[in-house]
Order: sequence, then structure tokens, then C-alpha cells
Amino acid sequence: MILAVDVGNSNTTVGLFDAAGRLSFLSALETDKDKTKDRCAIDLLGVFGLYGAEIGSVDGAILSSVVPSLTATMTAAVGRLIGCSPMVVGPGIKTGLNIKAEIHNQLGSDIVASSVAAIHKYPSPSVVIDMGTATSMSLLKGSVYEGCILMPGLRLALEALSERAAALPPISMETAAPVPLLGRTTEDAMRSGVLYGHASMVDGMIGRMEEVAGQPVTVVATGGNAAKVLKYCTHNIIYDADLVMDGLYLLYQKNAEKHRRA
Ligand SMILES: Nc1ncnc2c1ncn2[C@@H]1O[C@H](COP(=O)(O)OP(=O)(O)O)[C@@H](O)[C@H]1O
Ligand SMILES: CC(C)(COP(=O)(O)O)[C@@H](O)C(=O)NCCC(=O)O
Ligand SMILES: [K+]
Repeated sequence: MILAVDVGNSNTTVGLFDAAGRLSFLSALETDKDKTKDRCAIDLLGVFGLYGAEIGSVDGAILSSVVPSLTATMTAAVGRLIGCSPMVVGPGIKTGLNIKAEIHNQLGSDIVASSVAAIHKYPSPSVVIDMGTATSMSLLKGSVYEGCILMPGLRLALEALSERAAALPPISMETAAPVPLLGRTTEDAMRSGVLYGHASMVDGMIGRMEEVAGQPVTVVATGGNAAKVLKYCTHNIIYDADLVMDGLYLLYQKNAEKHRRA
């Protein structure tokens, strides 16, 4: 069994892959920058307990973290639980991606993982969208990572409105009723702006990226906000909740032998 941990800015996702490469559980914990090594280890133990899985069955682990202050802490916590160091997505890891970037290891490890999975699972060229704390959109052509667009995520946009405009209240994105395009209350107007605005931004960017690609693209989206936003998009977008996890599993396989020798 392979343990995969994805530390994002909002959530830390924990997945356990069985011998056939299928997820036997997928768990989400909140990301807390101030967690100690022991707290991280206790939380992971709790996840195994919750899903009735054995820590002793884990043969190896892989970690992606885009929260620098937690990378070493989580590495140590996982290492303590499974008895060997996890592979950490970063410099030295073979990805198979030809990353067109000025500073190579600046690209977020979650973006590296979702790109590796998209190349494996979907026709090229592709646009990969991750709607988490930030919304990222990447263009992939074959194994070439052409570049990225970074935008504030849904919740960040909503929080910025209420924090910076005195008369706008803090509200939640969740409503039972469908969000009308034209709000007749301040809250509906804010929700429309953020939801339809995000969907329109994504649709518009897909068009621009398709122009750059010079041909039609496969579009795949993941992340905690994706399902909410895709409902309002006009492009045909595949929803793949497990893209980062699948990428981590593929990266583990690509690097397992080298990691064992290290
Ligand atoms: N189960 C959920 N239901 C609704 N919204 C969610 C859920 N989980 C996360 N979110 C939203 O998605 C965002 C986090 O998504 P996620 O992909 O986990 O981000 P990150 O990788 O940045 O931690 C949060 O801003 C939150 O608004
Ligand atoms: C773009 C991100 C902030 C997304 O993080 P997330 O929303 O998944 O928490 C993260 O991938 C990151 O910090 N990237 C480093 C900069 C880059 O990818 O160019
Ligand atoms: K995450």
C-alpha cells in the first residue's frame, strides 16, 4: 500500500492506494500551518483508525506540500509512522515533464502531480484546472508543461469582498437555491459575481489557451471548488476529483527504485 499526502493551503488530503493502484480511502483534513510533528502524526493515525486501515500495511509514501512551513513537519510525521522517509515531490524527483519555466522548482508540487496524471489519463493538448485556495490553469502539450495562470480562488475572492468593502457582509458560498445571475440582494449579487465571474473567467481563459495551443484542448478540472464552478461553465470540462492523488501515485511509481537506493 502506498500513502499519498497532499498539503494544500486549505486542506490536506490523505489517500491510501492498494496494490492495484486504487484508492482504498481518501480523507480531507484542514491545513493548519502551526501543527507540530506529533499533531500531524496523530491526525494521520486518526485517519487510518477512521477508515479501518493498518499503518503497518504501508510500503511507501509520497508527499506534496505547497505550504513550506509544513513540508518538513509532515515529512517527519509520515516518516515516524511508516518507519522510512516519504518521497517528497520537489527537486530530484523524476516527473517526465518538460517544464518550460524560468525557475524550475518554483512550480507547485500539486501542479506537477496533477499535470503528470493529466498526461497519463487524457488526450493532449490539455488544460488542467485546479480550483483550490488559488485557481491554477496549466497548458500541457505532450509531455511539455507550457505554463501556468494563477488566480485567486473562489473563497479568497468572496473573503476579499467582505473584508475590503465595509458594507459587504461575510457570507458563505453555499445556498440551497440556485444562484441567480442578477442578484436582488447584496448577498445574491456577491454570490453571482464570484460564481458566474469565476466560471466566466475559466471559460474565457480556456478560449485564450486554446488559441495559444493552436488546436482544441481537453479540459480537466479538480480541487475543492471545481464541482461548484463547473455547473456554470459553458465549455465541456471533465471533472476529476482524484487528479492530484493519481499524479502522486504515478510519481511514486516513477521514482520508487531510486528512492529505495537513496
Ligand atoms: N467538501 C467541500 N465542499 C465545499 N467546498 C469545499 C469542500 N472542500 C473544500 N472546499 C472549498 O475548496 C477550497 C479548498 O479546496 P482544495 O482543493 O482542498 O484546496 P487546497 O488544495 O488549496 O487546500 C476551499 O476554499 C473551500 O472553499
Ligand atoms: C498555486 C498554488 C498556490 C495552489 O495552491 P492550492 O490552491 O492548491 O493550495 C500552489 O501550487 C503554489 O504555491 N505554487 C507555487 C507557485 C507556482 O506554481 O508557480
Ligand atoms: K488539497
